[in-house]
Amino acid sequence: MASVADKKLTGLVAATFTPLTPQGEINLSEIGPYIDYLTEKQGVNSIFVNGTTGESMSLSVRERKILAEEWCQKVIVHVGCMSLKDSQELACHAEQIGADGIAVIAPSFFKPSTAEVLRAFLQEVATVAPTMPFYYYHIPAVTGVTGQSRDVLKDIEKLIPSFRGVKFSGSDLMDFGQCVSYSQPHWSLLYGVDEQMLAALALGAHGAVGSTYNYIGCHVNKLISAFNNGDLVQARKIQFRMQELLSYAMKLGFNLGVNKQLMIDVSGLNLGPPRLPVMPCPLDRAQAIAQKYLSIFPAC
Ligand SMILES: CC(=O)N[C@H](C=O)[C@@H](O)[C@H](O)[C@H](O)CO
Ligand SMILES: CC(=O)C(=O)O
Repeated sequence: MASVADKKLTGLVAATFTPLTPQGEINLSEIGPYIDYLTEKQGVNSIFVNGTTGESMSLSVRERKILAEEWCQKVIVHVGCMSLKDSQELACHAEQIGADGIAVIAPSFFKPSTAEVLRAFLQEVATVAPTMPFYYYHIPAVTGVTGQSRDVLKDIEKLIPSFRGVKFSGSDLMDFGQCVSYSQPHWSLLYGVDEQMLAALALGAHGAVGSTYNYIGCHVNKLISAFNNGDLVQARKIQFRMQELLSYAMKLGFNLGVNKQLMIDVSGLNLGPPRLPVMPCPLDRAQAIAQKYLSIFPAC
């Protein structure tokens, strides 16, 4: 059996949308072209599948397995569910199909009352797939589990030897900084609020996982290169353009349906509608945001 891969995860990771047919069924035939698009056009290093952007909580466990198998070339599979049993089933499955790693979000219907309880939940998932590099997925605004991520990390490798990092989708940069300063050399601290990733790079992020890397990955790679070369003026320019696009979209109303539609408009991929309770994007809003995108981000 393979051991936990020691290849450290860095750079841009696109959190993928889930292609659906117009009737709302998963559409596997679009996954091959989607992977080609991300590698060839956006230069993303890896993908994070069945996450928030992929509407994981609206998919059945069976659908999540079928999608994971199809995506499984170079991926982290998000396996978090409300039920520990479902998470364990998906973690075993990810290991069997040869994923590169798994991530787990905090359950949010019944919420863990303390960092210790959350660690115990994560441990129960990790132990059924001990060869999978394991990432804790912190996204407090969505889960309502708002405790500090740094507290979750305390002595975590004693419970989860396969622990390899955090996907940190919170805006509390002090907590993120404390995670970085506590992190071990083989961990990856991946930032997930795309509109302020430069701040996270300054604090030592090793990479970033996000939805917008689906359609501005090639620009954000330039931001990272500029940062690595010490050219903060250029890095800020790109970050400010991302902020301009997102603040425009947020004023009109930005949600996953709108985000998915923007990806469809930019890439030409046939990703279909979101699934209820996420609503499809109204046509006029989609047009306005796509136009804004084109005015801010010329082809890379
Ligand atoms: C709440 C949410 O979906 N967060 C994503 C990652 O975790 C981000 O990639 C955002 O979609 C992005 O930063 C735009 O706000
Ligand atoms: C955005 C992100 O990382 C997710 O879809 O889970």
